[in-house]
Amino acid sequence: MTELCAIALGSNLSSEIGDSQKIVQAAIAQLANHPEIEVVKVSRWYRTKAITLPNSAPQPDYINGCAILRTLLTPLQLLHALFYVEQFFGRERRERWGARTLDLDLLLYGDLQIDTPELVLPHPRMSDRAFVLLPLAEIAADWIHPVKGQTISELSQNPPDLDLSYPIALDAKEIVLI
Ligand SMILES: Nc1ncnc2c1ncn2[C@@H]1O[C@H](COP(=O)(O)OP(=O)(O)OP(=O)(O)O)[C@@H](O)[C@H]1O
Ligand SMILES: Nc1nc2c(c(=O)[nH]1)N=C(CO)CN2
Repeated sequence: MTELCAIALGSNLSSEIGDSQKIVQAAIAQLANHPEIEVVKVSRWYRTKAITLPNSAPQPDYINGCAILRTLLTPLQLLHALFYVEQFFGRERRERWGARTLDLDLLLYGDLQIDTPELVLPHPRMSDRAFVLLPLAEIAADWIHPVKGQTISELSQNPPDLDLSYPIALDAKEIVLI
């Protein structure tokens, strides 16, 4: 049976493929090539200030966005497919919240709730993050967060770090200032 899922994409380092904008777009193309993943919708891309851990060095701005996928994969199989794409684009897991060429988070898998060492759903930090909620609200406004019981649209009305995000134009996509 297929399931609708939501993922977040982020990049704040370039690689041989190009800059962060190129990397997130190439990651979407690679996911779309997976035989058991259909890319249903992609948000606009946002340039955002890096949220870092206290006392850590400043980092370059991120490019962030979200996508809705339909898949036959189980949650763990999908997480592993996301890890594979991260690694393909040169992601090295060094430090928590460190700069990275590509970060893919699994946000929602239908209305599933799980809490295992490898996978927590919904993603435990998604509702604290404007860089997730604003793009996600463009493509999944009415999706009800299974733990909060509010829609993504409602959660995005008052995100904690709103002033840190602003939309940028990529390709022919329209710029709409928030
Ligand atoms: N919903 C989820 N999506 C992605 N990874 C998850 C999820 N739940 C648990 N994890 C686990 O989190 C681990 C660390 O992920 P990652 O390196 O992407 O963290 P991070 O991007 O530094 O921080 P954050 O999780 O706050 O975005 C992964 O190895 C993965 O097993
Ligand atoms: N702006 C922004 N800041 C972050 C991001 C991110 O994707 N965008 N990801 C992080 C760890 O996942 C930590 N900080």
